[in-house]
Amino acid sequence: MEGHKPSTSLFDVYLRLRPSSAIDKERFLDVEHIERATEHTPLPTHITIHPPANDNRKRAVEKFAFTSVFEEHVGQREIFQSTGIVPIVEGVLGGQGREGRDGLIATLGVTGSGKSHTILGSKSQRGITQLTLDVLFQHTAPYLVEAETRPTVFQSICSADVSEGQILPAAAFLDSVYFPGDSSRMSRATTPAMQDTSFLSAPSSKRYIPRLSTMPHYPSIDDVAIEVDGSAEYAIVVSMYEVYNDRIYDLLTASATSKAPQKRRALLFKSTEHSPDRKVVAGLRKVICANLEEALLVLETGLTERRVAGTGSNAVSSRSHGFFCLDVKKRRRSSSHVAVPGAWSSSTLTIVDLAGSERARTAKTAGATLAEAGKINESLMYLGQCMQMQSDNARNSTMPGGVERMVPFRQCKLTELLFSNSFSTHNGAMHKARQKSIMIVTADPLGDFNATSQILRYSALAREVTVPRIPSVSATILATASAAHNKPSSGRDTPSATQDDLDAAHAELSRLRQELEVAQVLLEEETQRRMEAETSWQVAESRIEEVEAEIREEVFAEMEGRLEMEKRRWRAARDVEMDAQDDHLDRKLELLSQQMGGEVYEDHIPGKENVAAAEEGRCADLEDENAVLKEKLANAEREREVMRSPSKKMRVLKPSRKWNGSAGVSLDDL
Ligand SMILES: Nc1ncnc2c1ncn2[C@@H]1O[C@H](COP(=O)(O)OP(=O)(O)OP(=O)(O)O)[C@@H](O)[C@H]1O
Repeated sequence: MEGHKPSTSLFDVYLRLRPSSAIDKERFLDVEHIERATEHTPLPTHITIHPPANDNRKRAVEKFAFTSVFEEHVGQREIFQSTGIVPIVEGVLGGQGREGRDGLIATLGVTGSGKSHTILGSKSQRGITQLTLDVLFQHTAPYLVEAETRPTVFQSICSADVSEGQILPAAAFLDSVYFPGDSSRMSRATTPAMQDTSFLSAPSSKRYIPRLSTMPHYPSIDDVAIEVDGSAEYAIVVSMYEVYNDRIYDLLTASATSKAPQKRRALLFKSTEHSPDRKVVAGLRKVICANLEEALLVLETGLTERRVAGTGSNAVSSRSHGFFCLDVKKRRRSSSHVAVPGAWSSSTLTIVDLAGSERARTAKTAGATLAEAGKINESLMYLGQCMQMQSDNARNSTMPGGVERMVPFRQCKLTELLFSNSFSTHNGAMHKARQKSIMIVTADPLGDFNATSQILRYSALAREVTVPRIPSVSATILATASAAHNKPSSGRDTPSATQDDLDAAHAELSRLRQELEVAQVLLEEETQRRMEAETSWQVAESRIEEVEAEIREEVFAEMEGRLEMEKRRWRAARDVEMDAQDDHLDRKLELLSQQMGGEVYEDHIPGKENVAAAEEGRCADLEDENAVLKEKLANAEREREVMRSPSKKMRVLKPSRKWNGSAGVSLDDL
């Protein structure tokens, strides 16, 4: 089996075995112990897994290589010291006069295999995160800037940050979470962590600030030494986010501070104006921590926001991939030779606690938790493809003519976040080294064989497949051989020659048989891989459809918005136009009325008095006209009345005629 070459891989991959709680289960994983451990390889590097005894799929025995293997008895401190975390922390701090280098530490494994235990520890033991913070603050303490009490330093850190984030001092952050609305606390010079338990149990607090005294202090790493650039000054900035259902959410935002569930805003992983060559999670809330206590409180605060749920496999199962980021800001300090400090540079140490892969049947999940599991498994499948590709590439690079293939890390948020900075970038004269990454694979040797073997297959740096010894096969081979042996000889061969031929045939037959079985196993695996690829293709297609639908909706909504805006603009323009027309008309009418009613002289522009006089004249004319019209109307009325009544008609026709007859009666008397 070929040895692994950690330096050419994007990740160094370690395997950590957890002490199993299952006593009635069969162990399927064995560690190959090194007979003569040397200084360079003090730890085992290979393991073998064999299928369970009742396995009827005739699966192969598989052997895997890792950078190192840690057995069940290995504790947190040894993991911290032997997985290359110390050099990663030193890299992030940067050597004398040099910029730091990004680092990434992640855990991967089946649910319940000990990922969170490794990264975050337990009630009694600290995890890698706390140990890293401890070692970092212990060694940088003399070189940390006092950002909280020096506004210009604080401002310079904020303006040098490329992630469009919101930076705030730890005291302000903790106050906003645990004492919202209490303005008196904002003026405190000391931080909550520095105050005693009276602060921690303040009665006005709605959310209780975590008690530092209840946090574990074991194991101690006081004797671990790291190199720090003494010519520089540092600031340590903490941020936390989670990838939940393929979206990035800040774990230190305002939703953490309020009781009411707020709709969380997903953040983007993108290149920013000040970081064109590297993608960053934009818009995160970041907290400047002055000491270990502050950083631990921020960590605990972020963890309370993270999605966890009880499943059949783990009582406190992570339902999201959690990212804890430590930005180490560094600049040259001012001295007697150089009056002004240098510009801030920044490198990030990211510690990732991945959610575990799980089988729905084992985990007994349902509803939203089952949907989450689907998303978790999908992102882990993509991660598996990337891990496998990177170890294939590392192997190929050692062979003549070996081709390196592109690691498909843009398939989902998780792989983008883990792999994007694994390649060196150039920005003009600036060259940013690729991040140094380690992956700690966790496994339970008495756990789920299928799920564990799948993870080992894609995470291991090298793999070898052998066929298990199957009694029935050996029996068949032996039966065939003895049948041939009992056949009558042709007479040409001597008995010993026949025996040799038979032995050779026997050996060849068993070799061919083994080759065939290995080929069958590999074929089965290839088929499995093809099915996985097909599934991921289908997932990608449905994702494309989803994205397309989302884009359509967005475009439609934007079009509607614009249309509405255009309508409003058009209406406003029309109103203005109509007002202008009305004004114009009014002015015309005014002029007309002035011309009609007043004495307008060509050489005289009428003033106010002239207009009034003209108005009066016009009124008089109108009154005259009115009187004439009234007269006419009265006449017309009279005529109409006469036409209607014959007697009146008579009177109208002969108003002055009287009856002069003998009766002496006038018509008026009738
Ligand atoms: N090395 C170990 N030593 C002691 N206890 C361990 C170890 N590894 C895991 N455990 C215990 O096993 C339980 C499950 O572990 P943990 O929560 O770390 O699993 P996980 O892989 O993070 O699971 P999930 O993916 O569901 O979040 C915990 O109670 C943890 O304390």
